[in-house]
This record gives sequence, C-alpha cells and structure tokens, in this order.
Amino acid sequence: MNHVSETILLAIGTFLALLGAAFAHDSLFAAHMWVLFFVLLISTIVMLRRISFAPAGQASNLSVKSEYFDEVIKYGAIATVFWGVVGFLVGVVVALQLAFPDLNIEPWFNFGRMRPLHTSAVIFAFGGNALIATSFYVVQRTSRARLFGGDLAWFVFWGYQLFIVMAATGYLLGITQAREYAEPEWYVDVWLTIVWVAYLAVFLGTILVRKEPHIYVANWFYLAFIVTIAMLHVVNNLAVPVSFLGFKSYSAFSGVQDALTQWWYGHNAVGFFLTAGFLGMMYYFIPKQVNRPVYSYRLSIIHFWALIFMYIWAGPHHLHYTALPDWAQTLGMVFSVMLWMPSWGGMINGLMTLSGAWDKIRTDPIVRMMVMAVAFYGMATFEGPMMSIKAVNSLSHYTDWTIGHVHSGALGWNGLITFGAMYYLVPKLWKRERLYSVRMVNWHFWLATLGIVVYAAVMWVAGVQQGLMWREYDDQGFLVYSFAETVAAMFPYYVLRAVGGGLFLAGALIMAFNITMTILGYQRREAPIGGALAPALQPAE
Ligand code: HEM
Ligand code: HEM
Ligand SMILES: [Cu+2]
Repeated sequence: MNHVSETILLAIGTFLALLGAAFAHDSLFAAHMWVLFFVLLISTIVMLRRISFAPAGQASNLSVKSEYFDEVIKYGAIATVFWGVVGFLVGVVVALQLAFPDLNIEPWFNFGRMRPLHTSAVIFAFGGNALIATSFYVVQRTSRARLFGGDLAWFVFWGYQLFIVMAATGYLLGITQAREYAEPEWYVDVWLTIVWVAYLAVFLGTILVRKEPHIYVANWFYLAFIVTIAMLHVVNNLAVPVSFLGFKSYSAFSGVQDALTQWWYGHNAVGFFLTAGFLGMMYYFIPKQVNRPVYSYRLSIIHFWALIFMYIWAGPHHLHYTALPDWAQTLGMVFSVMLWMPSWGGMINGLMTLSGAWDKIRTDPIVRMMVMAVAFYGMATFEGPMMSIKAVNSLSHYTDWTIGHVHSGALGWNGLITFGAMYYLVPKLWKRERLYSVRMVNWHFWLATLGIVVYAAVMWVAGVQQGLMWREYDDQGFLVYSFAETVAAMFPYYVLRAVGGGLFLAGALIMAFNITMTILGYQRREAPIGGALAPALQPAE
C-alpha cells in the first residue's frame, strides 16, 4: 500500500471543509470549518510528501516483518504524555482563574470555555490516548496476534487526534452543546462515532484472530470500555441539527429525561472510561512490572461482571433532590453503595498481586506509583458510595467536596496508573535497556503524590465549609451567609489547590523530559534506588 487512496480521501475532506466554510449557516460553523480545513490541508501535504519522497517499494511505513504492530503505539505514548501536560496545565490555569477572576481572558479564554477544555483534555486526550495505546499493546501480547485491520489502527489514532483538535478548538470558539463531558456538537460527535467503530473493529478483530485460546481478563475490561462508551456516546448525543451547515443542534430529550440521560452517560463515562478501561491497564501492567501473576484470577472475573452490572444503574446519584422521581434516586443510591464491593474487589486484586514482592515498593518507583494508583482507586471508590447516600449528598452536592472526589480519582488513580504504564512501555517500545532516569521517576512520584494530597485535602475542607455555610440559619430562620460570602471564603483554598496542581504538573514535566531522553536513547548515570542498605547501617565486617 502506498497511501495514495488515503491521500485522495484527505484531499476530498479538505475540499469539503472549504465548502463547509464557504456555505456555512452561521459564523461559528464557518470558523470551525476553517480550522478543519487547515488541519486537513497540512495533513494532505504531509501525506503527499511521504508519497513523493519515499524510496520505491518502501512507501508503506508498516514494519510488516515484525510480529506486532507497535509503531502506532509509540505515537500513542507520545500523544499521552503531550496531552497530559497540556491538560494539567489548563487545569492549573482554571484553578488560578477561580482564585483570581482577573485571569479570565474574554472571550476565548474565559473560565466557561477553559473548563471543558481541561476536562476533555485530561479525560479524552490524555486518558483516551493512554487507553487506546495500552489496549493496542496489551491485546497483541495477550492474544499473540498482530493488530487486526492493518492501517486501520492509524486511522483510529489520527482520527482520534482530529476529534480532540475539533473538540478543543470548538470550545474556545464558543461551540458547545452544554452536556458535561460531551460538549462537542453533533458533527464532531458523528466523527467520533466513526473513529470509535474503527477502534472496536481493530480491538475485537485482534481478539478474534488470536492464537492464544484464552482471553486474558485485561481484554475483557478494555472491551467493556469500548462497547459501553459507544452505546453511551450515541444515546447521549442523539440530537437534531438546526442545519447541516450550522453548529447548533437540539437534544432529542428534554426535561428530567434529558437530565437522567446526561447522568446515565456522565456516571458511566466515569465507570467505563475512567474505571473499566484503566482496570484493564492495571491487570496487565501491574503483574508485568512486579513479575507476579494476578493475585486471584477468579476474583478478577467476579468483580468484572459485578462492576459492569452495577455501574450502569448508579447514575441517578448525580440527581439527588431534583425533579427525578424519588424511587429512581433511591435506586441510584442503593446500586452505588453496592458498587463499593466490586470496586474494592478490584483494588484488593491489584494490591495483592504484590504478594511476595512487597519489597519492590521500596526499590522500584514505578511499582510504587502503580500501588499508589490502586490505593487512590480504593479511596475514591469508598468516598463515592458514601457521597451517594442522600443524607451525605445533601451536604456534599454542589460543593468543592465533589471536585476533591473527582481529582482523587482522576489524579490519583487515572494519572498514576497511566504514568506507571508509560514508564513500563516506553523502554519496551523503543527497545531501550532502561529508562533515562529511574531517580526522576521517584521525583515524579513524590511531586504527584504530594500534589494530589494537597488538592484533595484542601477541597474536602473547602467543600465541607461551603456546605455548612450554605445551610447555616440564625435563630429567626434567616440564612446567615449570603452566597457571595461563601464564594469569598473559598479564596485561600483555591490558591492552595492551584499549588497542589502545580506540583502535579511539575511531576508530569519531569516525566515528559525523562521519556523524551529515553526515546532519544540517553541513559543518565545514577545509583540505583534503595537496592542495598546504606553503608553506615551495614553490619561491620
Ligand atoms: C494539574 C492537575 C489538575 C488541576 C490543577 C485541575 C484543576 C481543575 C479545576 C480548577 C476544575 C474546575 C473545578 C470547578 O469548577 O470548581 C477541574 C475540573 C475537573 N477536572 Fe481537573 N485538574 C487537574 C487534573 C485533572 C485530571 C488528570 C483529570 C482527569 C483524568 C481531571 C478531571 C477533571 C474533571 C472530570 C473535572 C470536572 C469536575 C466536576 O464537574 O465535578 N482533572 N479541574
Ligand atoms: C464506587 C465508585 C464511585 C461512586 C459510587 C461514585 C459516586 C459519586 C457521587 C455520589 C458523586 C457526586 C454527585 C453529585 O453530588 O453531584 C460523584 C461525582 C463524580 N465522580 Fe465519583 N464515584 C465513584 C468513583 C469514582 C472514580 C473512581 C472517579 C474517577 C476516576 C470518579 C469521578 C467522578 C466525577 C468526575 C464526578 C463529578 C461529576 C460531575 O458532577 O461533573 N468517581 N461520584
Ligand atoms: Cu456517578
């Protein structure tokens, strides 16, 4: 294959984007089509150069000889680190905007546009690329088969980056359908659907052509993630566009049905994107890094089925004390509390995989990172069921406690397990003996952990104080605090949260440097960590 047909398709896409810009129904759609036009134009030019400069017979960049298709995973690892740094940086910016409103730069960089930029960058760009890359890696190794579909995997990778760029630029332009974690408008959603179906085809196809009879449990988790996200994405985004050449659309749902659809989506995005997919990562990379089998394979199967059957019912815990019927709220609460068990089943399985290798926590900072990730998973999945109890939620809802909960899961669990997986993957993919620096991983570990602890602790205090101030009445039944006073009271906490985020970001920058140097083939000269006892403590000869 010499990519001529791909290049022609890209050129047609570029031309269609230009037509979209020319005949747009509204100016925002026109602006967004110009963005698309330039992105596709550059891609077409890059492809044309590849065709004309590739030596005859080598036009394809596929390494057909090797057993596994790893080139696309290398791109995925780089994209993960890149989008991670971008997403954390925007996180620090929105944190600062909440503390210092003067930092709102109207209109493109105000908080309302930057916040979805942050959430999408960290969840979909950082998390999504990590999931796609690791799932491609894991499914090949555990199936002993090459990725199915050949170049289709490239389409998944680049198609997904296009989705990210269109989503991000759309937010900054002011295009949003105002559904949390699903802000992109209808045409970007349609594109993601196509990419996602291709992703499913590559993943499932590889499993179908596997040479290993058994399907390893990590693949079950990845598959549940891919299939469920497809279902959630399609239903939550059912909408009617005002014009096929305009950005605006109207949701197929309204009122309380719409609210429930959105939180069925939102909650299960947490359950299947941020949990099931990352558990797939845990089930492959922890046993690999500690060189032990999974603690209990039976437990992994039980908690898999329990987790996916319970998660799907818990969405109403986001709608306590709303117009949603009471029975539905109670249902959501009950399933959330039950969800504690399978969640901790997963946590125990991850932690106990270290049985007999606990000393690695001392000697291997990558293992330490993975263990801390699982510990934060355990913490967030204890806190979540507790916050689902209506009495607790009446205090926590709408406050920064929720934000603390989100980030102990997001930074602690998703962040740390991804960093661990990247530190494992990069030397393997680029065939390096080891990372550039293991000591820098240790620095990253401490900066990230400290950052998370500061972030979460500060938000708990802030959230509880906020909730208590909102419900404080005087003897005559009047509210003691005006809303503005409760906002002003948050100032010190917001500053500290930005500091915690800054520490986390600093750790990620160290990772970016370390991984870049590893890819470039350098090794830092350094003493190993914790290997032998310090000389002074060794028994005298
Ligand atoms: C440097 C690290 C980070 C900082 C400083 C940061 C900061 C913030 C801030 C200030 C908000 C808005 C809070 C509000 O509206 O009151 C937010 C929201 C959010 N962030 Fe982060 N963030 C960081 C990393 C992450 C990561 C790694 C993830 C996910 C993997 C994440 C996921 C989210 C989500 C889901 C929300 C929305 C929460 C909600 O609506 O309840 N963040 N973040
Ligand atoms: C058993 C597991 C869990 C349960 C039962 C649970 C429950 C909850 C509850 C009750 C809320 C607050 C809803 C509200 O008052 O508005 C919430 C918010 C949230 N949780 Fe969890 N949680 C769990 C695990 C996790 C994990 C592991 C993560 C991240 C990786 C996470 C991410 C979020 C996010 C992003 C929100 C904010 C949604 C929003 O308002 O925008 N949760 N969760
Ligand atoms: Cu939820």
